Amino acid sequence: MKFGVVLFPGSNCDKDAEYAVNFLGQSCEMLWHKEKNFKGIDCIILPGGFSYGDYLRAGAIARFAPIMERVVEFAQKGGLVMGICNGFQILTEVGLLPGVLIRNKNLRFVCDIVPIRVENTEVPYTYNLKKGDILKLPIAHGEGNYYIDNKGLEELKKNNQIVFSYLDNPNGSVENIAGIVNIKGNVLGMMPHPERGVEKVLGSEDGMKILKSVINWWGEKNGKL
Ligand SMILES: NC(=O)CC[C@H](N)C(=O)O
Repeated sequence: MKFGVVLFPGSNCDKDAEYAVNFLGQSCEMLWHKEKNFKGIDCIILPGGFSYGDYLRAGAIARFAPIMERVVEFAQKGGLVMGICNGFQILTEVGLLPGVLIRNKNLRFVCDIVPIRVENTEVPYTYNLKKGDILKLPIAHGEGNYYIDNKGLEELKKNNQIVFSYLDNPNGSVENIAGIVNIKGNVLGMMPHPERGVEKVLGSEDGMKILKSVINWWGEKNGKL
């Protein structure tokens, strides 16, 4: 399986994503934000960081990067797109996911390893997991407070789009939301960092369960297991 990691000026988890993908035996291509095209990629990762310095609002400028037009097209055709932290912020800004990420409730940057619960196992990203499974993953963000209005929240619930929720809400997110998918389930946005939790020495191996899920789902679908 081939992953593509988009590199924006200010990204800082691109190498972690590449490392995690390679660690799981898969190939990875780095894609510069100015690229207008990419080929042969099975899953795009929009990594964490401070794209364009988080100016205006995190993700608000990155959504206009040349590569994003192609990422949107890829997602609309059913391609797998995973936005992690800043990547999640970019996905809401570009309209692939509903809602918005605003400043943490306490107005402070939070950096920790926190438990999250798996709420939906009908998407590629939780293929190997069970509903109610608890994963411990790193978080590191200043704008991780997921907001959506009541009508939007009802839609999310109705369509089973909430994939991960916090046990101890660290940022004020509505309904403890830590990660959601689009209606089709091919686009995931999550604030915690699975790519930074693939080895015990990093404080968590649980991120591996999410990345392995994608790889196993894709392998099964393409007859490569
Ligand atoms: N690791 C990240 O992607 C966090 C940075 C993010 N832009 C923030 O809200 O602070």
